[in-house]
Amino acid sequence: MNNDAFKQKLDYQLLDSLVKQTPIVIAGHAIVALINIALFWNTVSLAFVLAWATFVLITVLSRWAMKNHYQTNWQLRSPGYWRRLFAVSSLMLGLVWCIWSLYVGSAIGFDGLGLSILAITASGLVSGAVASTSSSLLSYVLFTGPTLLPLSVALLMIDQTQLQGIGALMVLFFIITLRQVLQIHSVLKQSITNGLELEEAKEQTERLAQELYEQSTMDALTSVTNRRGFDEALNDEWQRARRSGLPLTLLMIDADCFKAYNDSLGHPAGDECLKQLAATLRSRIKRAGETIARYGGEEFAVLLPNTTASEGVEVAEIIRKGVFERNIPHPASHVSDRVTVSAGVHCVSPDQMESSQTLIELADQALYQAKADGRNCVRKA
Ligand SMILES: Nc1nc2c(ncn2[C@@H]2O[C@H](COP(=O)(O)OP(=O)(O)OP(=O)(O)O)[C@@H](O)[C@H]2O)c(=O)[nH]1
Repeated sequence: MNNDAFKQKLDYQLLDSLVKQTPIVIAGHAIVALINIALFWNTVSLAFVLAWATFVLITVLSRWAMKNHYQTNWQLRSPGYWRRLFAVSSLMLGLVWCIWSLYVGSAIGFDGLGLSILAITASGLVSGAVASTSSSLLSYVLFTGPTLLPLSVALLMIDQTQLQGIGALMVLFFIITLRQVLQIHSVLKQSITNGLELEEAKEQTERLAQELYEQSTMDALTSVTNRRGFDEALNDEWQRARRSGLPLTLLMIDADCFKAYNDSLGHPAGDECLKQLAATLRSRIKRAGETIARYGGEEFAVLLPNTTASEGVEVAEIIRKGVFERNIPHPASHVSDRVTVSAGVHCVSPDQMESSQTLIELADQALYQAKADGRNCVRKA
């Protein structure tokens, strides 16, 4: 994973942890709002309470809508977009409490007890925000700033030492929590980074294991499955056919007069010819689950799940014709002027289950029959 992709994943995970806090944020604000309304019911006008409660409702509902929007469309926008969106929501929540404390504070004539309740309310909300918004520093600052600071300034401006002390303590509290949030944010980032690195290392290991497995089951010359891979595929498909009751067909395909080909054109040309035969097989066998393997020397095996004997013969014919049409010159063949193949086909049906070894033996026998019948032909067991 490159650096940008890594950073983007990290950003999305930070956003995830911010969004996960939405229910508790909404519940916390709603409860504290109700408590405050109850506490100051006789102090503030009904019109203000209604207007403020409407603002609270709009703010929490829009936060909920943002959460749903993020959860369904997160991939469509950059992390920066979502961060800004949630920051706006945090600012709105901050303004909810800024408006409340300043209005209520002035309505009660900045009375000591009332202001203390407002200060405790604001500090409590800020403490909650340490946990719920530490994954986004911007959201934290935009919420806690308006919630704490205007009230602190208002307290500092009152000519009463006790209230000024509370105001100063609130500013100190803001600074302490900010420091705390910075620490939590960095721990959170580090733990997400560790998780992502671990995930990447796991993916790399799995990729490597898969590559090694593919290499260990692939024939180096022709790039089709090797004998080991074929044995595994046969075992798997055999079990599958047994369970599903569907027919399993094996084609054994062998180059004709290949010794003569090598003898006349040389071993490297023989290798090249085997590559071309494998390419012909690959171009004809494309269904998922079908296996093309180099069974040994110049012999290939094709395993066709869910294929009847007559369908297998058709496929073998297509391959035989494909090789013929490839028109690879064979100056020493007594069959044709070009390279040809012979094929043996055998199909097992679930109601007459033989062993997988018998499947190979019978397909091989059919191949010998094709050779005996003059080569360049297909025979069924
Ligand atoms: N170039 C090359 N030749 C191979 C390879 N593997 C096996 N052979 C050759 O394939 C030839 C197979 O010969 P035979 O088994 O006698 O079969 P054939 O000459 O094709 O005769 P029929 O199958 O009866 O038509 C041998 O000469 C092997 O050396 C390989 O990887 N590369």
